[in-house]
Amino acid sequence: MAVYDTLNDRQKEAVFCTEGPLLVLAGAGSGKTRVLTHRIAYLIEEKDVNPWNIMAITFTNKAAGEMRDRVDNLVGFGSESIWVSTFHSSCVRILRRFIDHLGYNTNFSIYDTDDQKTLMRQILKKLELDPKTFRDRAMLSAISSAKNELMSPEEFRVNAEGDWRAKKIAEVYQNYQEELKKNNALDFDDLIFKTVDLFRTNADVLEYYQERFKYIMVDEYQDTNTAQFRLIELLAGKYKNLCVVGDDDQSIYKFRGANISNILDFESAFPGAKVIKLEQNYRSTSHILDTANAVIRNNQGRKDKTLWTANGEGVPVVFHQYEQAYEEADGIVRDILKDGRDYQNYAVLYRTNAQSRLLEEKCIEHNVPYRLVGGVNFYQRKEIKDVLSYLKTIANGQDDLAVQRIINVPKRGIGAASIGKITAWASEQGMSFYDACARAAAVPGLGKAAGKVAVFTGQIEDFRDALNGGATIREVIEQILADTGYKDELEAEGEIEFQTRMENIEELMNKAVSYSEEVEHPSLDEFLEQVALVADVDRMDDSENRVTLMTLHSAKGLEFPVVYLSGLEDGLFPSRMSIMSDDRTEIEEERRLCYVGITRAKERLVITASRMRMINGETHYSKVSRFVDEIPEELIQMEKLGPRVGRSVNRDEFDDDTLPWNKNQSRLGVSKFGMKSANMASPGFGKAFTVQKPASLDYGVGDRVRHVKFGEGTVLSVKDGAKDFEVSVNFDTAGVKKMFASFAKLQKV
Ligand SMILES: Nc1ncnc2c1ncn2[C@@H]1O[C@H](COP(=O)(O)OP(=O)(O)OP(=O)(O)O)[C@@H](O)[C@H]1O
Ligand SMILES: [Mg+2]
Repeated sequence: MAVYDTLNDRQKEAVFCTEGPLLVLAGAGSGKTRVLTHRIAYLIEEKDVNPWNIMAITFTNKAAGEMRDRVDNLVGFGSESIWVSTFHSSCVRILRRFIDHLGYNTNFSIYDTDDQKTLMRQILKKLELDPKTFRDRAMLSAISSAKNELMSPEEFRVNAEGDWRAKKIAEVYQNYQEELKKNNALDFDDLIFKTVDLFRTNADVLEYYQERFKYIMVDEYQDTNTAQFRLIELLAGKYKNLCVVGDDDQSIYKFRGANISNILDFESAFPGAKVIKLEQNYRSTSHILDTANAVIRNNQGRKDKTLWTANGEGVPVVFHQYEQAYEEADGIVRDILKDGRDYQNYAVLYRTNAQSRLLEEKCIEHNVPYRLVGGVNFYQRKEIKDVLSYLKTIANGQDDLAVQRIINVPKRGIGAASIGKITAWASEQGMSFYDACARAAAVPGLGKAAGKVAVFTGQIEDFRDALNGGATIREVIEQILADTGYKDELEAEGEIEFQTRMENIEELMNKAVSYSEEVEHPSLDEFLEQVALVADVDRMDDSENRVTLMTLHSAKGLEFPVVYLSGLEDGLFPSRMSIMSDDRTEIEEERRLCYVGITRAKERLVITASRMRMINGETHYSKVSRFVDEIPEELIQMEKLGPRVGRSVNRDEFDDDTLPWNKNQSRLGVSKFGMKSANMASPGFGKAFTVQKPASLDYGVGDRVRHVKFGEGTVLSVKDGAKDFEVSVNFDTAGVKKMFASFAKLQKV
C-alpha cells in the first residue's frame, strides 16, 4: 500500500470511500486532483474494479492528459480503458454511437464558432431581422446560455411570452436548431445538451452507460454548468458512485454558465452524500497561502475554509509597481534571469490575452524561451500579419509576399488566377509584384481584375500620400482599417473575434505610438525594422525548458515553483467591467480568479503592476489593484529597483493624493490623459522599443559585428543620439541597416 502512504488521513478517507456520492470540497493545492488519481488507482488495484467501469472528467484536454499520465504512473496497466476526458469529448464518444436515436446520423459534424456564425447570419437574413438589433454573436450567446440551462427552443418561447425581443430570439433559436439538424451538425453546447436529451429519452441507452460507468469522478466540479450537472446526475443515477472534487473559491467560469450552486447544493442533490474537507495545502509556502487566504476572505457568502501548510514560511511575496507596462514586462524577464532556475519553473500569468505581447517581446529580447499557452504568438496572428503587410507595402512595396498577402484582404475580387498572371508578368519584366500591380492595365489577360487591382494600388498610394503629408503610423493604420474595409470584414466575422482582433491591432498601434514618441524622426521603415527584430521567433529552440505565459483562466489546476502575477491594476484586474457592474458577484469572480492565480505558486510569488499602460493607444494611469491592498503588509515586500527599470515604491506612496487623480474623481481609478500630457507627466515615457542606452559601445566604425537576424556586417557609422546610439551597419547579406544600439545588441566579432 505504499502509494497511499503518501496521502494524509483525510485524503485517504476520500480515496477509500469508493461507494456512494462523495464531495471533496477543499481549497487550492490541498490534493483534490491527487485524491482523484489515487482513487482511480485504488479502485483498480484494491477493489478489483475493471478500468472499463471508471470515468474521470476533467476540465481541459491538457488536464485530462495529465490525469491519465498520473494514473499510468500509479497503476501501470489498464489505464487506457479508463475514460479520462473532458465533458465534451465524452459526449462526442457517446453520441457517435447512439445519436441516431435522436434522428441524427452518427457521422454528424461539429460546428466551430466560425461555422456557427455563418449559419447564424444566414438565419438572420432569412428571418429578415435587422443585424444591428440582432447581432449574430448576441444570438449565439443567448442560445448557448439556453443550452447550458437545458432550455429547448419551445421552452425558450414559452418563457419569452410578452417579451418581443425574447420571442424573436426564440424564433432564431428554433430555426438555428432546425438548420443544424438539416446539416446533420451539432454545435459545441449541443454535445452536452443532446447527450442529456439522449439519456432522458432512451432509457436503454442510459442504462447501458450507467452500467458501464459504475464509478464516476469529476475534477474542478465548481465550474460545471447546469447541463453538465444533469448529465452527471443521469449517469450516476443508478450506482451513485460519484466523487466530485472542487473548490467554490475557484469558480471562474460563470460567464460560460458555470453554476456554483452545483457544488454548494451537492448534498441536497445527492442525499446521503459524504463530504470531506481537505485542509492541508501541499503546494505552497505559508506566505503564499496566507496571501491567497487574505484576498479570498473578502468575498461574501463563501463556505469558510481553513487551509494550512507545513511547507514553512518561504520567501516573502514580492510586489513591484513599475512606471510603464513595458518596464513591468522587462522587470519580470530580468527577475527570471536573476533568479536563475530552469525556465520551466516559471509561469507569468495575466488577465487578458493582449498583455502577452510585451512579455513575449521581452522574452525574445532577453533570449528567454517561452511557451504561450492558449494563444498564438502575437506576430503570428493573422490580423497583425495583415496590418504589417499593408505597412510593408506602403513602405516600399518591394516585399512581394506582403503585397500578395493583402492584395485580396479584405476581399476585392482579385483571385489566385489574377495574382498568378501578375506574378508571371512581373518576373518577365523584372519588376516587383507591386510595381506590376501599379501597371495592371498592361498585364496580359487580367481583364476585369485590372480595374480592381488599380483600386488597390490607388489605396496604397493614398496611404503613402497621407504618410508623406505628416500622418502618424497609427493614423495610417486607422486609415487602412477604415478605407480598405478591413475593419468591416473583421466585424462581419462576429463580435467576439472582432473584439479580440481589434484589441491585437490596437496593441500594434500602441507600439507604433510608443515608437513615434521615442525617436526624433520616426519613419515607417525604421518602425518595421524594429518590429522585424522582435517578430522573429524562429530561432527559438524547441525544448520543453521554457517559461510559460498564459491567462489566469488557463492556469487553473496547474502549479509552478515561481509565479508572476502581472498587471495587478484596478481596471485591468479586477476588470473595468466588473468594477463598473452593480452586481457585486462580478468583482467576486475576479477575486476568485486572483485566488486561483496566487495559489498556482509553490515557492515564490511575484506580483507586478504598472502605473501607466497603453490601452487603445491612450495612456491609462491605474491604481494598484484592490486585491493587492487586501494583502496584509507583513506578507508582502516592496522591493526597490534601479531607477531606470522601475521606481522603488512603498505602499504609502500609492496614496491617491500622490497620483494624478483622487478618489472622488474616478470611480475606476483609471484616468485618461492625452499622449502629450502623459509624456510630460513622466520623463521616462514611451520607451517601448529601447532598452537602457549603453554607456559606451565596444565597437566602432569599421569594426565587424554580428546581429542575431542579419548576420555579420561592418559598422558604417555610430551616432550618439540623445536616447541611444544609432548605429549604421552594412550587413554582408542584408545590406545597410540603421538601428539603435541597445536594441540591436550587436556583438563585436
Ligand atoms: N499527501 C500529500 N503528500 C505530498 N504531496 C501532496 C499530497 N497531496 C497533494 N500533494 C501535492 O500537492 C500539490 C497540489 O495537489 P493537487 O494538484 O492535487 O491539488 P488540488 O487540490 O487539485 O489543487 P487545485 O485546487 O489547484 O486544483 C501537488 O504537487 C501534489 O502532488
Ligand atoms: Mg486540482
